[in-house]
Amino acid sequence: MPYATKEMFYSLQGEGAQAGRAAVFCRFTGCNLWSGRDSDREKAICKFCDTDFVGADAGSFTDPNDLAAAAMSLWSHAEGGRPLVICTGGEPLLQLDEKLCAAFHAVGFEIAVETNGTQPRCPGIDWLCVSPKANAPLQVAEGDELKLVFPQPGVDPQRFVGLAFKHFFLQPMDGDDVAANTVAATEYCLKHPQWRLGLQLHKILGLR
Ligand SMILES: C[S@@+](CC[C@H](N)C(=O)[O-])C[C@H]1O[C@@H](n2cnc3c(N)ncnc32)[C@H](O)[C@@H]1O
Ligand SMILES: Nc1nc2[nH]cc(C(=O)O)c2c(=O)[nH]1
Ligand code: SF4
Ligand SMILES: [Mg+2]
Repeated sequence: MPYATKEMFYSLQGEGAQAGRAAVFCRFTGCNLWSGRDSDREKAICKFCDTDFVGADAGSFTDPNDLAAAAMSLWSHAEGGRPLVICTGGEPLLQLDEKLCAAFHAVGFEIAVETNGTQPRCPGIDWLCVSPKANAPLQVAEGDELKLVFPQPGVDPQRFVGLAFKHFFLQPMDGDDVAANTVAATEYCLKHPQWRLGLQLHKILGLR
């Protein structure tokens, strides 16, 4: 199966512990928790997604080296620093595999992944961000950061605090209630200092 990509772009990581760092984003098509169609949103397992991941608009790649080269071409104007590719989606772990990780490494990338935690990780990932979803079994219980969209009905953040992550972030759920959700996440972090508030910097700054 070729790797299907929705978009690739150069921006600043807007979320989590690496917020503010320049990176190439590689957004894979497709997700196991929502079809991506608005008409299916209410019956989806994950109902609050802020992303269009439908369609291989940035290409389908049979050879992982071609995908890695396309991603690196977006970094090529940058001077210094360590090249970072952030694999997201959709759900990147439906497609990212050891071969593609090897190809990213071969062109010089450090590899970060944003995942919903329902799929096993493949070897080669350098930074793993897991964002658990209500009603989806969490298969990946360790990583670099756990980033919980908050609030999610039926999800108590304390469920996750014993897991083996270096950072724990609450990210206010974007949408109609983002202002109230930001207040709620702020109050939660003030009461539970193990959690840090993470705002989506790219949305605040108008970046991609
Ligand atoms: C679009 S998802 C793609 C990666 C993966 N499927 C996942 O859910 O982690 C990227 C990040 O955006 C977060 N996210 C999605 N919709 C959001 C929303 N409405 N408000 C805040 N964060 C959101 C996800 O939880 C995840 O951390
Ligand atoms: N700038 C920027 N930072 C991001 N961090 C995670 C993103 C995602 O959609 O996974 C994202 C995104 O879409 N844009
Ligand atoms: S799991 Fe991630 S990509 Fe899939 S619908 Fe939820 S937020 Fe969107
Ligand atoms: Mg996004």
